[in-house]
Amino acid sequence: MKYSVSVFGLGFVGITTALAFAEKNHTVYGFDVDTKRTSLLKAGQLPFLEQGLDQALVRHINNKFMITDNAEDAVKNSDFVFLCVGTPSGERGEADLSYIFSAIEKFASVLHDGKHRVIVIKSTVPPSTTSERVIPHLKKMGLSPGDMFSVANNPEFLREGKCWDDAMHADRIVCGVEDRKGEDMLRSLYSDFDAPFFNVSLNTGEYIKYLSNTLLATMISYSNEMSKIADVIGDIQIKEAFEILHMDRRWGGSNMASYVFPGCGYGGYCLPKDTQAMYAASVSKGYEPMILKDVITINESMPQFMANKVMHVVNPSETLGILGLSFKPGSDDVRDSSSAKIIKLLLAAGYRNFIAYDPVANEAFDGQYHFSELEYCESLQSICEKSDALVLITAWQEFAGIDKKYPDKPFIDCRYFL
Ligand SMILES: NC(=O)c1ccc[n+]([C@@H]2O[C@H](COP(=O)([O-])OP(=O)(O)OC[C@H]3O[C@@H](n4cnc5c(N)ncnc54)[C@H](O)[C@@H]3O)[C@@H](O)[C@H]2O)c1
Ligand SMILES: O=c1ccn([C@@H]2O[C@H](COP(=O)(O)OP(=O)(O)O[C@H]3O[C@H](CO)[C@@H](O)[C@H](O)[C@H]3O)[C@@H](O)[C@H]2O)c(=O)[nH]1
Repeated sequence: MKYSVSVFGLGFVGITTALAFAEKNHTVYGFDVDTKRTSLLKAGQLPFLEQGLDQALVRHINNKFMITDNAEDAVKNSDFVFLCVGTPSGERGEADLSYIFSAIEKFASVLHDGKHRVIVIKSTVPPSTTSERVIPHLKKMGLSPGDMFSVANNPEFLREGKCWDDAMHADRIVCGVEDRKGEDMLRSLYSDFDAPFFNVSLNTGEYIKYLSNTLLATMISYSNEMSKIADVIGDIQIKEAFEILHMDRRWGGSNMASYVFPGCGYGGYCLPKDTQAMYAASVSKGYEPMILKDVITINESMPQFMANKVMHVVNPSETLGILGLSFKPGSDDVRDSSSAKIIKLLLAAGYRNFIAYDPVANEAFDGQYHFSELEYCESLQSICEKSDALVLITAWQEFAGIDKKYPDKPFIDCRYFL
């Protein structure tokens, strides 16, 4: 069965979702409030670096994937409405749902027309959001799920840098949906994907997403805490110790082992905000999660821990070379990047001479952070030659072994990579 699908919010998740359904021959309408972004997409250009997704866009734009400025028309024609808008951190770390509600406003009037649709929340939202926030919100607007429409959640597990591959070869499809019609339609929509489909309660669907991200964050903070312990004891080869830990055959060669490795803290758009949101959601229900509180505290302490290491080796008058600006290798996303946090701390400590190099993210970093003290280099060689000391913050493969080429320069390796 081929369907029509509307996708609201055309970021990493929305574009990937839209193109994955287009690839399976469904008709997809994409809507975003950011007109600069929609113009780029209409011209077949991705607003960020994402291997595989760029070619999928060229294959499907203005064919199976249409960008529209008219949200209501898109939904009128659709069997499914996927909400893929951002859910950033609110003031107390809670998930800010305002983009979800404003997206709903844009098409709610269409839901009375007698056609049964499934409204699917793909954005990451804390457990009980669909049941206690979204459905009551719709009911207040005079819209009760049932004959008119179904409401479901369908968390996304893709990683940036691997969006296309993760979506096309998903490990599992999770749908929180509690009515038969909605479940049947979602099963049918996903039947072309070679992945097991799990139908769970609304709260369970949302919970599974946070199980995943809070565990990843916990593994990283555990490793960072162990690296701090190693540091105070002294004479411990931290990188080798973790590599030998990974040789335990109980890991089964799993890629998960890479999260049990120290660095300068987790960043990006998901792990920090999702760990905070799960903590806040639990506190709001009356239980303060002890482990998550420490996971967050350790993560927030890591930039200072690394800045202290820099201050130990480099004088404020010297020129510091920052290697890596994106939040992880393979991506030009600079949201919650460790480099920005470490530069801010060093600026506060009186350091003024910074130069930086990232293979793909110089421009994005400058656009987001506007550090007037920071100059950008166009090559690894030029930053190494111009700096008195280098601070490696993003473990790009290009940086492997660079310390051997410049044996006289101090390298502060915040990722235990060299
Ligand atoms: N980035 C990831 O790796 C990833 C992976 C899994 C899940 N998620 C979750 O998916 C959601 C989206 O994340 P993202 O990284 O794609 O975000 P993003 O910031 O890249 O994109 C969100 C898009 O939504 C648009 N938008 C905001 N309000 C809108 C509205 N009312 N109508 C239509 N569009 C609107 C924005 O303009 C933006 O283009 C978040 O909840 C995130 O936690 C992200
Ligand atoms: O082996 C690794 C991989 C990542 N990281 C760090 O962990 C953070 C997150 O990295 P990663 O998980 O690769 O990136 P995201 O694209 O943010 O993906 C995470 O967040 C997404 C949004 O919720 C989820 O869908 C993904 O499953 C989850 O991995 C970054 O700071 C990385 O530096 C490590 O320390 N070791």
